[in-house]
Amino acid sequence: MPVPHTASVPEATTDRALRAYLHGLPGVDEVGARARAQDLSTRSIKTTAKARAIDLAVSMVDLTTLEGADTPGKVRALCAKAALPDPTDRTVPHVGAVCVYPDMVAVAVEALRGTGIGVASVATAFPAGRAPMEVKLADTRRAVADGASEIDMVIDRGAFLSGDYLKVHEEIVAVKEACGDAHLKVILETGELVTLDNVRRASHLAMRAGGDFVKTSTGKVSPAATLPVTLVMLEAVRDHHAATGRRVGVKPAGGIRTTKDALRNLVLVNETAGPEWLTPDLFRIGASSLLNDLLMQRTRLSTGTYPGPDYYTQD
Ligand SMILES: O=C[C@H](O)COP(=O)(O)O
Repeated sequence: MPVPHTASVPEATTDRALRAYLHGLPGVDEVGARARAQDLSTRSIKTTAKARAIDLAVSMVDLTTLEGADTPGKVRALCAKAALPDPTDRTVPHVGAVCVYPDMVAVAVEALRGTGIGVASVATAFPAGRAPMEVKLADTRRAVADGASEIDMVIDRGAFLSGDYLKVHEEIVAVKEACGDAHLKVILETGELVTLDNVRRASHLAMRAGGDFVKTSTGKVSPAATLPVTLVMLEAVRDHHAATGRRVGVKPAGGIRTTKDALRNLVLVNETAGPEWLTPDLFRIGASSLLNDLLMQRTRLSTGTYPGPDYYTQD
């Protein structure tokens, strides 16, 4: 699904200006953030609202396969599931996007033709991001040329943690330019950022450099998308909107496998960034094995019973 909030390429910044900006951000109250996330995770959703929330969650899934063993056949099967998650029930919405490695983009684009579902490609030497800049840019340009409408880049965590914010900023700006019309999600790999202060700083850095989305994780590092991390990122996009008028999306990814996890995320969005973010244009859930649980819970809500374990095709 296209995301209409694409940023223009920002003006160049200096190391000094960036450092002053990022160190001027208020610190995160770690204990308070964890307590708030815990509190919101216990909110229950009424049964009537739950059915709508499950459909919304389905429409926000970036259905993902990022395995060394991926094949064109597996990607085609995933695309079929993305377009028609439950072949016995055509009222189930399609997912937000299909997320694959760059060499699988052409296969996914072909399989999704006519469905209105976009292809997201990880790029920039995902997941570690350890490659020369020209390789990262070539990776991005090739995925876009093959038809990716969304690029999920990784930041250079080594540079970020050693305080070289300008390098991280310049890489994001360059990748944004290489994206052309494709939307850019910036993966912070929060499991490597150590503190919630760093999560807040990296979120603001990514938004300032032109990212259209901030994304928690690659799914290859633990911990991945925890609720406190997503909370801090939602606060960052809310504050960025208040300061600039631009809405940036959020994508928690990695380890989100149950309907309960997905609905907890939606409560967090509603209570933190606000209901304007409750759309696939501004909130996605990156997941390889969440969709079947959403479909099972959806069936249970409407029929009162769970379908058997073999009822749905593998995610
Ligand atoms: O971007 C999405 C993640 O790689 C998916 O992670 P997961 O396999 O834990 O759902």
